[in-house]
Amino acid sequence: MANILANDGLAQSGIDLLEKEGFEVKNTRVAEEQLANYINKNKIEALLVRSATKVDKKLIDDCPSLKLIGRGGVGLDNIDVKYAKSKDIHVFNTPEASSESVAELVFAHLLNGVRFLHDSNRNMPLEGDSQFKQLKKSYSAGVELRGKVLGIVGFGRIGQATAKIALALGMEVLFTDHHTKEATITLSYFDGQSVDFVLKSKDLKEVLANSDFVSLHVPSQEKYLIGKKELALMKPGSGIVNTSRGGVLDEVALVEALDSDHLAFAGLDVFESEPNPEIKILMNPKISLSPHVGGSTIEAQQRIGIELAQKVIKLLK
Ligand SMILES: NC(=O)C1=CN([C@@H]2O[C@H](COP(=O)(O)OP(=O)(O)OC[C@H]3O[C@@H](n4cnc5c(N)ncnc54)[C@H](O)[C@@H]3O)[C@@H](O)[C@H]2O)C=CC1
Ligand SMILES: O=C(O)C(=O)COP(=O)(O)O
Repeated sequence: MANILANDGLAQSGIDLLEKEGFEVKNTRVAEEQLANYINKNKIEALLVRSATKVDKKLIDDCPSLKLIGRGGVGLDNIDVKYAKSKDIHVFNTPEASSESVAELVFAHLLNGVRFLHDSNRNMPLEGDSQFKQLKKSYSAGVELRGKVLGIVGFGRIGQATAKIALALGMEVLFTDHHTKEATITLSYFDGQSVDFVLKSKDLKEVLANSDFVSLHVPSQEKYLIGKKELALMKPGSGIVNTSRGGVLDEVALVEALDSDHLAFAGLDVFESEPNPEIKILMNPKISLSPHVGGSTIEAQQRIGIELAQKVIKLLK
């Protein structure tokens, strides 16, 4: 039976399913320089990755045993998909499994942002009652999300999951998407009732200018989608959250917009230079940070593990 390497980790649910079917799963991290060697030595047929492992032309050329590349997650920007397919290697991802987790993280950042939690967590360990009183003063001008406008850029699976939470919180939702022109978001309640919200796409400029908060949900882009010009269009005092990809949002322009008080806060899960984000980003008191964990909940990773395993089994058996 074929050998499988899960190079960026795989939930036990996926390992169990694969092993039950007789596959040998190596759930270990092999460094980039040794990866081709390892794949060849162990006759690996399926390589399972997340975002950390780069699967480029060279690796594909160096590993003729590879039949499948499975991406546990959504973004395929770390894999040369076109080249892999030209070599008859199947490439697949798990597009739906982490949408809810990413959408919830958006609200973790938004709620941090509007109540300064990221900054009070940094500052409260400093001792003294005068310090406490001073911090209480500084952080006493929070605002509510309810009644505010959330602008969503990219209205696919995660954008729509984010819209659903926003609507449930009593926010208004605007969106822009270059394919989806209209979408119905259904809120279902425990008593079986449901409410449909029909939303229509608007221009990016209109969304930026009319939103209290903006959340980004597009795939990796060739160039910044949100740069200096776009940030300038945003409402003074608004906030932005990026859980999509570093490089969608210009970090230099972002820091300028925060330092000049044009924007109130940002929440970042993804960074232009991962795994070493810029110090100016890391140390900015107006930025709520998370280390690319949008899809990293127990539930999402279990769903991802099962979906990856099912796809490998279907393709290799
Ligand atoms: N932070 C994290 O851990 C995670 C991040 N992601 C990121 O989120 C991205 C989105 O995921 P999904 O919503 O599942 O993808 P999706 O494909 O369902 O939705 C993306 C939407 O963006 C739209 N779009 C693309 N380029 C655009 C542009 N320039 N302007 C306007 N709209 C544009 C597309 O038409 C599509 O509707 C992924 O590609 C990935 O980069 C995904 C999962 C976890
Ligand atoms: O699924 C995605 O696109 C993600 O960005 C998640 O990345 P990760 O699997 O957590 O390295």
